[in-house]
Formats: sequence, C-alpha cells, structure tokens
Amino acid sequence: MRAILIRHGESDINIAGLLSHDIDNNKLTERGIKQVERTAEQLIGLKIDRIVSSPVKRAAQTADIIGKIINVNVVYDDRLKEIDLGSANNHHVSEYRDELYPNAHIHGDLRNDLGFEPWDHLIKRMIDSLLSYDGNNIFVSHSDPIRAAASYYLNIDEPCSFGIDIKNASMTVIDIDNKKLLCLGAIYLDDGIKKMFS
Ligand SMILES: O=C(O)[C@H](O)COP(=O)(O)O
Repeated sequence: MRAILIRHGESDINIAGLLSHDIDNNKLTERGIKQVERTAEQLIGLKIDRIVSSPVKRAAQTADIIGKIINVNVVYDDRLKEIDLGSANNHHVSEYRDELYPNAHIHGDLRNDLGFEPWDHLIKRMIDSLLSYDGNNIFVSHSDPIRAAASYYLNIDEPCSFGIDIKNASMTVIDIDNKKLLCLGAIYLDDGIKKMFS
C-alpha cells in the first residue's frame, strides 16, 4: 500500500489569508487549477486504485480535476478534512501570526487557546484514513492534516514539524506497509517514486 497525499490547489481563501474549515465557502483560483493540472499530469499512467478526498470544496475540486485527468474515481472521507480551527475559523491569519515569524504556522499554546483540534486527534483521523484503503491511493487534503501525517511517519511532534511547509498541489508520498515517508511536499515527482506506482 502506498499513498500520495496532495494538498489542494491554491484557493481564494489562501490568497485572502483566511482560515476556514467550512465545507462550501471557497474555491480554487485559476492559478490553483493550473497547479493541480500540473500535478495530475505527472500522475498519468501510474497505477492508482482510487482518489480519496476531503469533502471541503477546495479539496473536492482538486480531486475532481485529478480524477478526470488520470481517469480514476473519487470517494470522499471526512477524516481528510481541514483541521478544526476553533474560534479562528473564518478569521484572517494575521490575527494570530507570531510577530517574529509572520508567515508561519499558528503554533504553541495559541493553538489550544483558539480551540484548535488537538494534534494527536488530527494525526489519528489522518492515519485511520490512510490505512482504510487497500492498494495505491491518492489522498487530497489540507496543509495541517498532511503535515500531521508526515510528522507521524517522521516520528516528530507538532513543534518539531513547524518547518514543514506543504505547498498547494504538492505531493507527499508514503510507503504505508513499511511506515516510511518517501517524499515530502514535492511539486515535481521524481522518476524513482513514479516507478513504485508502475
Ligand atoms: O495555515 C493555513 O493557511 C491553513 O490552515 C491552510 O489550510 P488549507 O491547506 O486548507 O489551505
């Protein structure tokens, strides 16, 4: 079993600097659509059993584009949805950024103060999803959930994963059977990884 975790393409709320775990209130930008198309074109011909997607619109749109380009069916799984942002939902990221690191993840005690979904809970639902599907699958999700899954396979805690920046439409590849992170946030997938899906 292998998994390709793909963050959705750039969305209007990413551009606006807004945080949202809502299901329907956002969409991919034109650049986001092109990002996803570039990612999907690299996956043509790989043996993929299914695409499993967060139900959040920006992710669902991403999965739909990929599914059409590589001709693979899409199923939805709530366990892949965006982290529950607590009281930060639909607020601007600038309200919470560390003044010394303006473009960084919300971190530390502030996550708890805002009522974010606990990191361990996020990891559990992501790993439960990854382990639920046989074969080789694409999982379309979001920044923090993919960082959480990567931190699990790297065996590091949330503060130590602070430096992981999962770009829009990037690919994070995991060998589920051997519990090994093969690739982290790639926008171009190397041939060695592609061969694992032949
Ligand atoms: O940190 C952020 O800006 C958001 O949590 C990103 O969420 P997204 O991956 O759904 O855009």
